[in-house]
Amino acid sequence: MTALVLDGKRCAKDTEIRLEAQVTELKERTGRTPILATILVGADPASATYVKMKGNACRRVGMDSMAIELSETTTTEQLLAKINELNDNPDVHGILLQHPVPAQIDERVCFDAIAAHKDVDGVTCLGFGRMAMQEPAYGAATPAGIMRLLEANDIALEGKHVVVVGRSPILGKPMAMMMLNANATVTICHSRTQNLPEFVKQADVIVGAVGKPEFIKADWIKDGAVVVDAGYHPGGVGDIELAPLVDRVAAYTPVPGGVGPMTINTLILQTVVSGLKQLAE
Ligand SMILES: NC(=O)C1=CN([C@@H]2O[C@H](COP(=O)(O)OP(=O)(O)OC[C@H]3O[C@@H](n4cnc5c(N)ncnc54)[C@H](OP(=O)(O)O)[C@@H]3O)[C@@H](O)[C@H]2O)C=CC1
Ligand SMILES: Nc1nc(=O)c2c([nH]1)NC[C@@H]1CN(c3ccc(C(=O)N[C@@H](CCC(=O)O)C(=O)O)cc3)C=[N+]21
Repeated sequence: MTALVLDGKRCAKDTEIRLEAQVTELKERTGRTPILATILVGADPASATYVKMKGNACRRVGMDSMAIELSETTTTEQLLAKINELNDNPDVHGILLQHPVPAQIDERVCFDAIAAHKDVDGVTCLGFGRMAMQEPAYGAATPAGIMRLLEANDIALEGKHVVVVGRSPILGKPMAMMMLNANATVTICHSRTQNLPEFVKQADVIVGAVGKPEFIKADWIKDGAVVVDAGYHPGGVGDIELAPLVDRVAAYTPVPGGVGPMTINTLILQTVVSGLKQLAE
């Protein structure tokens, strides 16, 4: 069996062409362009790279970004003050607070300070709850990007058994809720799950969001499954042992070039939508 490659890089590129046209039209009509504010706290090099990639993606579609860098010793109060300033700034249409923040900061409180209409990365409790209830909301960027990639490739989810390994606030948990809303039967596994391989063996669609390189073994995954690997580690490996799977699964996301580009693309897409809404008012 030749597996379908779920090419996130390609899907993101195609979407960017459409977004660029929308941004150009908006600029011509209003003389203004959507702006994404990115906040990086501390100097973790990997986080800095991701934030830079997000700014670059803004530029590729003709949008602006505002890069805010705060020191490693920033307090919750200082970060909240910055977020509130961005909430009140009418030139800013989306806010991204890069996770993780240094340990002294209450990340949840800071995420939840982001105004709902600027929460284009889908990190607030309000956004999560609205998404879960199928009310209008910006989805968490990584799981929403995965849903878009599956949709673009006509992967059916209704009635399928989706096993999500991981339950983090911006990845595993919203992923499970989006799959449920797509009428899948959902199992969520985590660090306390007993007999993880037994659950993974039942998956029609397996989503790896564990944060450990090649933690999910190829021989746990059944023939013909759809494999979605959200993990990303140095050396270009994900959370799933992928190499032995490529000729016996139905479809898989490559690492790199699968989920990663869709995360950034979804953030950009949601910023354009937010900009269109706010600038049309
Ligand atoms: N490509 C992209 O755009 C993005 C990629 N990522 C990648 O996705 C991965 C996950 O990220 P994130 O969700 O933020 O990570 P977290 O560390 O926040 O969450 C990891 C999850 O995996 C679970 N877990 C840990 N160990 C085990 C185990 N032994 N068995 C079963 N479950 C386990 C944890 O369970 P518990 O809750 O019980 O602790 C937790 O729910 C990482 O590789 C990260 O780099 C993340 C964001 C975006
Ligand atoms: N608030 C918040 N939102 C996030 O969405 C968020 C975050 N914090 N913190 C960190 C993680 C990580 N993340 C990635 C985004 C893109 C790639 C990506 O595009 N990767 C490329 C490869 C990049 C490379 O070559 O290094 C790929 O998979 O093809 C990876 C990882 C978003 N995250």
